[in-house]
Amino acid sequence: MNPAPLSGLYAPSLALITDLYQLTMAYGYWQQGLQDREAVFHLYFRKAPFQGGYAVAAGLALAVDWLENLRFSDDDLAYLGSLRGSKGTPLFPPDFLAYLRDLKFTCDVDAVPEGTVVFGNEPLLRIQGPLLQAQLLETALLTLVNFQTLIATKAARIREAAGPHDQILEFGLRRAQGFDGGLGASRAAYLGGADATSNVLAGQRYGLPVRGTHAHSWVMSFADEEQAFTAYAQAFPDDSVFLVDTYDTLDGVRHAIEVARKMRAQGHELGGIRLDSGDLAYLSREARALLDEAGFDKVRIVASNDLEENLITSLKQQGARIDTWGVGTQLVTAYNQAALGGVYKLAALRTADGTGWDFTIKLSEQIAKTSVPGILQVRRYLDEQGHPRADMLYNTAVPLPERLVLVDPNDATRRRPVRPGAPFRELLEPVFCQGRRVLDLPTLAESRALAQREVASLDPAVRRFLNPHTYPVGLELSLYDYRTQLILAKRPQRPA
Ligand SMILES: Nc1ncnc2c1ncn2[C@@H]1O[C@H](COP(=O)(O)OP(=O)(O)OP(=O)(O)O)[C@@H](O)[C@H]1O
Ligand SMILES: O=P(O)(O)OC[C@H]1O[C@H](OP(=O)(O)OP(=O)(O)O)[C@H](O)[C@@H]1O
Ligand SMILES: O=C(O)c1cccnc1
Ligand SMILES: [Mg+2]
Repeated sequence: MNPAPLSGLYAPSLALITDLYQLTMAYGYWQQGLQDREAVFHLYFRKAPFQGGYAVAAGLALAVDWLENLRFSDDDLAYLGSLRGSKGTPLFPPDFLAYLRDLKFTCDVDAVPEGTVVFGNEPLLRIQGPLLQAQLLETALLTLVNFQTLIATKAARIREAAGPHDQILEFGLRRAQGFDGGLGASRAAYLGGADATSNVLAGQRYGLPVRGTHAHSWVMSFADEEQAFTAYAQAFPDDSVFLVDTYDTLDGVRHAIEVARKMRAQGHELGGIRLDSGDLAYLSREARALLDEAGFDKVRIVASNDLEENLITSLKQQGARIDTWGVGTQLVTAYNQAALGGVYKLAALRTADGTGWDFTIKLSEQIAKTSVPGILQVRRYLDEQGHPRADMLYNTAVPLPERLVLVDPNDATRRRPVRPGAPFRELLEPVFCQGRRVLDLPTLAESRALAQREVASLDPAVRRFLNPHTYPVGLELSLYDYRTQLILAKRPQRPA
């Protein structure tokens, strides 16, 4: 048995986690002798999720793990060999399956580190290598990066609402899109800013802190609340959080205080109480007053019940005294945006003689959906404090002009010259070089810390939830001009 892959629950081989068309194209390329033509693809999304101003890049470590374990097992090949076309003939001939069996991953992969703040049209991943291989990766890379980035971004927004000092507990497994959805969501939620998860498998697999309280059924299993709390405190004398709203919330708080007094007499402190219904602003204020009056000002107040970033913001504005937010459904399902629309587009192909590049473009009726040709890098310009000011996409395969100008790809009249000598950093870093890993990945906790620094470095206007300011992402002028020429060359010029 292979070690359990980071990226999936079920299969010992995950080579078939793909859309059929990746394999039919692979066969076609192989048949045409195009399998080794060098190609460059970019993985990017066009619009930040949740009508927000940014996204937190996530999923790279899962993608690396998937890539490192990528091979077609005998079972995979037998299954592919069993597939038939409409005339009943095999879809894939044995010599192609033999080619897949011996296929070695030899691509270059450059990627934006997990936790980095990213914007529309910026490549999160750049894959350069043999056409057949680079194409084959599309679906799995999108599956991993889209969902991880979506949930990490949702968690970052919840962190924004909760503020830097409150705790955020992710409680969503029961509402997740299946086991793997729950597992991945717990990982991404932590990366984006949650402090812990109730999901025990995610704790084991990703080393996340696991936390929790107890359910209403615990209280209902005893004659009364005091007995229930006393029994829980016996089991966990230093790790108890009592759910106080089974019958009457404020009576529940009084019962919790009674038990907390007895615990204190025995040298133990109650950790917290949890509110799971009713007016959370009012009840948390009342509960805080009762607890403080009784000398329990360190007892935390956890709230849960369909929480999300706007509700948390509102509760704070109402003076709620909640310091720990249990967030489930809305976080792990990215409730108000079902998916991030990340795409994977071909941007360069080696010329047939192998010496130069053909830069490629996908046209669209909407200019915003037209792809960007080239072998792209993202350069992030910083102000004196090191805060991001503007990002520039440029083609690394052609020399950069002396004077740099950023052009808004959706409105060419919006341009910004780059101040000479302006500090910058480049977002894509080498992860694989010809199939060999060249980067040690940070730990998840390090990526989480990066995400917090990254979001904090953004202008609050870009971070706000309602109509956020658009962070400037421009094409370097010569790339913009080249792309315009390519659009004109590819688009049929019909007479009026
Ligand atoms: N002060 C508040 N301001 C705005 N929304 C609140 C406030 N207090 C609670 N809420 C939210 O209002 C919604 C109330 O939902 P609902 O009516 O289902 O809860 P409930 O009846 O209190 O709880 P339950 O059905 O679990 O007993 C929840 O999403 C909750 O988070
Ligand atoms: O509300 P979420 O953000 O999804 O957080 C998780 C929810 O799961 C639990 O109860 P559950 O919803 O199962 O039962 P309930 O009807 O008593 O709330 C918990 O008490 C929270 O309410
Ligand atoms: O530990 C908790 O309080 C918890 C866990 C999962 C879902 N709701 C609450
Ligand atoms: Mg509920």
